Parts: sequence; C-alpha cells; structure tokens
Amino acid sequence: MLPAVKQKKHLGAAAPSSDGLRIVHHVETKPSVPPNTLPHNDAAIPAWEAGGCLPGPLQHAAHPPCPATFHLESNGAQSESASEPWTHRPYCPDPEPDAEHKTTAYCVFTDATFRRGRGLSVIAPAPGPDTGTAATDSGLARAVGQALAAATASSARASASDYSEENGDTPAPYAVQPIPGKGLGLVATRRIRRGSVLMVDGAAVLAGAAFPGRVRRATGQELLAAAIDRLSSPEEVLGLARSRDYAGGAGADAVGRNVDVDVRVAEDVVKTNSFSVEVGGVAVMALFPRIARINHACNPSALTNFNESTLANTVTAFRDIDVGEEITISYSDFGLASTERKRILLQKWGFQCSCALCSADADTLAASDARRTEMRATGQRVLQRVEAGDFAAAVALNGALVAAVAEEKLVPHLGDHFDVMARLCLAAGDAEGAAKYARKAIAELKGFYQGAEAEGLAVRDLEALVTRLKRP
Ligand SMILES: C[S@@+](CC[C@H](N)C(=O)[O-])C[C@H]1O[C@@H](n2cnc3c(N)ncnc32)[C@H](O)[C@@H]1O
Repeated sequence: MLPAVKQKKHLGAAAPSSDGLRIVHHVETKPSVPPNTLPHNDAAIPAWEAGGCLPGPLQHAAHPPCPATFHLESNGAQSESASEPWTHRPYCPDPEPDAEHKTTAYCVFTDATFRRGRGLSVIAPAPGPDTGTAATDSGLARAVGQALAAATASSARASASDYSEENGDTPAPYAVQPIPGKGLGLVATRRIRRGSVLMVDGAAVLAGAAFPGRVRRATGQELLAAAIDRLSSPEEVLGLARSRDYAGGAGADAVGRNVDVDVRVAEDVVKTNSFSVEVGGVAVMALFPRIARINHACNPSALTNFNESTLANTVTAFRDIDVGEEITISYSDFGLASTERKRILLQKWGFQCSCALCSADADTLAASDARRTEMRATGQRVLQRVEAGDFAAAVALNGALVAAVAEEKLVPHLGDHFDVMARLCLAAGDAEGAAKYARKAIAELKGFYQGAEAEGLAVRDLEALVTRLKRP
C-alpha cells in the first residue's frame, strides 16, 4: 500500500503524532512506492503500440509530427485547446476489455516545457465518459493542467523549475557523491544555515497513486516507460537508483520502436524514488529527479515541502549543516522508535537503514527509543487531560513533551509543539505563558517552511494572539 500522503494543514487543531501531540502546519512529502500491484519479476513485457508521440530526437520518420497543444475530447477526437498545457498527444495504450474490475483507461500527458524544458509527464485517466467515474484520480490530468496553466499565467512557473545553479545564481550548496552503504547522496559543499532553502525541484513524473492497481502490470510498465521516454532527458530519471540490476540492459525488454527505455527499469526507478503528494485532492506518486538523490535518515537535517500550485518540491535545512555533512530527509513518519521505522523502511522502501541513528551504539539507540516511545505516550496523556478539561495538568505534561522533543532533536516539530503549548496555557488561564509560547512558536515557524502558505497562516494567527494578549 502507498503510505498515507503527508500534506497536512491542520491549523489550530492539536492531534496525536508519532512524537507526541502537535499541530501540523507544514506540507511534508516523503518517498513512497507504488502499491504491490507492480511487483518485481521478469514476466515477459509486450512491445509498445506504435502511435505515441516521442520527443523529437527519438522520433522515427514514419511517426506523425507531435502537435503543439491539444487534448482528447470526450469522444476520443483530438482538438486544439489553448487551455490545456500539454505539448504532446496523450499516449493512451489500448483499453483492457477483458480486465474485469480494471476499467479505467490511463494516458500519459506531457508538458515538455516544464522544468525549463526538461519536461513533466502525468499518468492519469483519459478524459471521457468511459474513464470510470469511480476512479479516485479521474480529475488528476485536469488538476495538473490547471496548475501548469496558472503557473504559466503567473511567474510561478519559473520558480516551479527553479534551481539555483541553472538560474546562474549562487551555485548549489551541495554535491552528489557516493555515500558508503547508501549509493549516491547529497553532501554539503558549504555551510548551510538552518531555515535556508537548498533546492527547489519540479516534478518530472506524476502518477495517480491508484493507477497501478487499476491496470495490468504490463500496461502500468508501458505507461511509466512512455512517461519517462517523453521527457527531454529520459536518462535523468533512468539513471536514478534502482532496487536491482537488469541483465541485458534495454535490449530484449525495451519498448517497441527502437526506444531505449526498458520498462522494468522505468517501473523500478519510479518505485524506488517517488514521493507521496496530493494534487487537487488526488493522492499522487511524484518523482523529483534531484530530490531523489537525497538519502533517508531517522534524524535528518532537511525536509521537503510540496507546493501543488507550482508542482515543485522545496528542500529546507532545519538545522545548520556543516561542509562535508550529508544532507538527509526522512522517508517515514518522523519520530518513530527504531523497530517500527526499520520495519517500515524495509517493507515499503526495501532497504535496511544505515543512518547515523540506526548505526549508533546500543545505549544511544535505546535512549532515543525510550524518549520517542515516552513522547508518544505523553502526547496521549495530554489529549486525555484536555478531554477531561484539566488544562493545568495538560500544560505540565506538554512541557515535559516539548523538552523531550528538543532533546531528541525533532526540531522541525518544535514550532508546532510550542503552538500547542500556547493554546493549552491560554485554556488554563495562563496568559503570560500563552504569549511566551506563542512567541517561541512564531520564531520556530518563521525559521522553517519559509513562504509555505500554512506556515504563514499559522504565524499570522499566533501574532494576532500575542497582540490580543498584550491588550490590558
Ligand atoms: C531515493 S533513493 C536515494 C538516493 C540513492 N542513494 C541514489 O544513489 O540515488 C533511495 C535509495 O537510497 C538508498 N538509501 C537511502 N537512504 C538510506 C539509508 N538510510 N540507509 C541505507 N540505504 C539508503 C536505498 O537503496 C534506497 O532504496
């Protein structure tokens, strides 16, 4: 199963979390794998149907030229439409008439201009009456198309494909390097300050999370290969980490028409490198080629925020990162104890975690586990006290929780915890405490998630609270 999309914006509501009790202001993404309906095996893969529209350099003379901009009408005809941003004819494999419960026809939609011309492909149900109204992702192509169109109309599109090196601004503060036991990874090449944005990466492939479960595996692989094939540099994606090697390379299993994309590789790189995000309320697997090089750590140094209006994912350092230090993010729920997170990482992402915390000596790991387990239990106890209306006790318990969060260095959550603390103090009649924690929450939240809508709203809310509390 695809892990739950972590893109919460619960403003003003406290909720239990893996590290206790907190309000979630930010939009956090994490790598995910498609459902197990796309298992790894060596089943024979049918050749592609001819008829898709390939990027220029890969086109055969016999193929029709790619129209500039058009979409599929509900009757299946193609027509020009300035409101649709797609630069290629949607690639729609033959429907699957005998696939009993798998009724949705999926297509690949591509905008080759996104990411400064490196392109974006979207796998979504074909528009039209036979697309299965039950499909949870039926509105995906439209939602992404609208985001692209809106971004075109504003300056957001430029930032969606922003990348400091490409803009000729300051060079990126990191380099991709081999990391022992983890393949490649990102290492800081200069000191990165807490709160600074170190990368903005636009999505290269977006696919409805439901899609692998609604098509046969061979069709799913074909769609993924076509999605990657239509990017201007398929190698940028095909060169990402895989779970295994494929002897013989593209040869025997390459899709038809002499296209050098091995469908098994396409499937594997998407499985190994995708994030769970939401676009227009649809759960989506998203591949960001540069962010895909960032390894997991159970006590990471950075986090990601996905912006569905720009289809870009931003990586922010949440503590100072020294030159030579690896830049890491968390693929799993933040704050889990070691046994649980190891199980999740192995089950869902297929690797044994060798991050600094998991490789620490037994005493350090045991102390961390004890703190994390206690934090969770304390969070539950705080909620019970709140439900009982005993806010003074809730404040005392939550104070212990905040101290443990700081000690465990779960820094990105501190702002949320201070926010909860301010509200609990207020409920307990402690205006001074409420103002103190509201100010602490503002300072933390301003340090992270810069520009994130949810953070801005939370800060405004807290600032209003501080102003209100100052009045006599
Ligand atoms: C999204 S990729 C990260 C970049 C990858 N290392 C590369 O070479 O491109 C995920 C893969 O990196 C490796 N990896 C990431 N974090 C790891 C960790 N903490 N311990 C061990 N391997 C890790 C695993 O092989 C995993 O499947």
